[in-house]
Amino acid sequence: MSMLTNHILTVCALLCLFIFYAQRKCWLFVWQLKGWRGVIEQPILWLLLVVNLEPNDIMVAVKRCRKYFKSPVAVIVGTRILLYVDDPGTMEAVLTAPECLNKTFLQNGFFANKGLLHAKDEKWKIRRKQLNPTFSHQTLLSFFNTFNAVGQEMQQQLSEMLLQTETHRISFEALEDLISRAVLEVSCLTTMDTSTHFTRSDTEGITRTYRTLMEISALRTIKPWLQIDIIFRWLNEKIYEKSRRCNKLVEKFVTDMVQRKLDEWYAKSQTSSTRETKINIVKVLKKNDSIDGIDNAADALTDGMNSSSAPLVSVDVEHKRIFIDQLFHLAEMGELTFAEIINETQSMVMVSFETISTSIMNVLLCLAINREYQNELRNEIRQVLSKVSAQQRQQQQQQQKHQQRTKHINPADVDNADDFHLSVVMENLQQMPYLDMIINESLRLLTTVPMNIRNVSKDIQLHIIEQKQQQRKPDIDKLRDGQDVIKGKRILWIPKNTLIAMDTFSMQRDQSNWGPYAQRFYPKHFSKDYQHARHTFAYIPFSKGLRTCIGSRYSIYVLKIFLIKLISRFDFDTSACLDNLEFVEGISLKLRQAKNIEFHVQPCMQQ
Ligand code: HEM
Repeated sequence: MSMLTNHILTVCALLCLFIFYAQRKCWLFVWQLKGWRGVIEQPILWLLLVVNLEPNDIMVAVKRCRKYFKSPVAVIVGTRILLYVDDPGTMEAVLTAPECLNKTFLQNGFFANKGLLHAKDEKWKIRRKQLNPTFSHQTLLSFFNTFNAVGQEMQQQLSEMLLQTETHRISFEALEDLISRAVLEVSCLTTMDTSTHFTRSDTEGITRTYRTLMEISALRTIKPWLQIDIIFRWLNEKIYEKSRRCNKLVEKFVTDMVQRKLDEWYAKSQTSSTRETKINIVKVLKKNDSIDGIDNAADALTDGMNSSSAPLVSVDVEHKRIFIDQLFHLAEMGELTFAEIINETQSMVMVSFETISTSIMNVLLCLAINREYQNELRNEIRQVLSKVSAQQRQQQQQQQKHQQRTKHINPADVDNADDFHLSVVMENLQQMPYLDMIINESLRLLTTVPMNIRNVSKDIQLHIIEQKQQQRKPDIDKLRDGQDVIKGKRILWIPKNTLIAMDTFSMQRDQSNWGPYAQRFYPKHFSKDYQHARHTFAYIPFSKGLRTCIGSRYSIYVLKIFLIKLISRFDFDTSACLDNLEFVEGISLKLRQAKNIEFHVQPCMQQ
């Protein structure tokens, strides 16, 4: 052998040693997880990943590998582990571990990535505590009138759409557009106290822009190299430019909204005793700001301060605050800058409207495919609403007349109010158990957020309590008794920087958790008997544990009220079939064939 060959071999050997040393914790983990099988699995997994990677992303590729390997699957990628989890026991351990709270670098691809949703460590803890009260029970109850009023407007808009089509056929995309606009209107009204009238029209295309940004965000999440601007532009200039345009539009939309609220907030305050506070908020808003319009906002306040007649900001600590007021309050306390207010708002408006509208569309699709369940639901809604007492009706009509004077209600609706124009109140929702079952089953089968990914912030030991079914396909009657569920314990040591991908979509469709009808739309899965039998983490559409969705109850109320408005008035039918649906697993679940799906919508009057 020549000297050169010797040198090359030595360098290669050293390189291998170095890589092996850097990966030592990963190999230990793999050994601990599955013994020698885990080690042998690695080259096979790498091969399968390479085969499946094009045109898929790494998550889809790992998911495909899962078909051949027992869960959880761990694959060494560089010096990190990617741990794929789709069993409730491991999910519970991960979601309740304080070391698994942070999002990963992949989620930096999300366009609104500076709010609570992406906050890390201490910052997340503080922000979550600060924002929790804005989703309190009392605050949510105060939103019911808005949910009803916008739901009513949506119903009206759908009637008008039907009048324009002789065949009563509405494309999935047209219905999704209407529902998205209504949900965005609700979101702006409730979190920002800002009227947009998007349900009627969205001339600037804000809703569409948000949806486009979600698609681009999904792309940048699954292809993280696109998060580097220069590479993104080089690889796909058209999408890059589109994303810049869209970003600019929604940034302006949110900044204008915040600025208007800030002006109003400032104008509302009358007392000079709060002058100190005002000085604080101006100071805070002037600090660290990097977004267009920020200086204007702060300047507006400073200008006001210079005039002796200018109103001053007031602090009403006792009053329950909606989201935007809470942000202003925090800014006043010196805990938020204007840029942070914009970031939090952008993130909240985005997540709230996109997830809810996707969920409503999924429920409608399930009901249109399974009309027998739709009829049963309509009967329940009708029964409950027809029982609403005359007194309640009178009260509600008075309330609606008041609202009509303010903003949302069409006067004709108030005078002709029948049972289905009545505002749905909390008490009505509590009398609709079948509606609960339908929504839960849709969120199980077509879960809105199909995958959660977390980063492990330090080496940890997870104590996994498994609930295993003794047979892979449990008998329904046995499941009802909950007798064939046994508990086991396992300890898993996980190295720092492991990426844990939790596949909620697959777990919620797995026969070992849900029995023989796991892949079917079967609302009885949520009858009381079933609930006892399954693992408590087998159903987590809003995630669970420490970092569970802050807006879960908010979403459920909007979902319920909107569905009541739609199902009580319209019959939905479609030729689409659940078995043939293909999914695009982005940030939220999307249908590959959405363009080809049509709803046949018939108005169905009160009997
Ligand atoms: C059907 C509708 C919704 C679904 C299915 C849903 C689902 C989820 C899931 C799965 C997570 C956890 C993500 C993770 O751990 O990576 C989450 C977090 C979050 N959701 Fe929702 N969500 C919905 C509606 C909403 C609404 C309406 C809001 C706000 C009004 C909201 C605000 C948030 C926020 C801020 C977080 C981050 C919480 C934190 O990190 O502390 N979501 N959501």
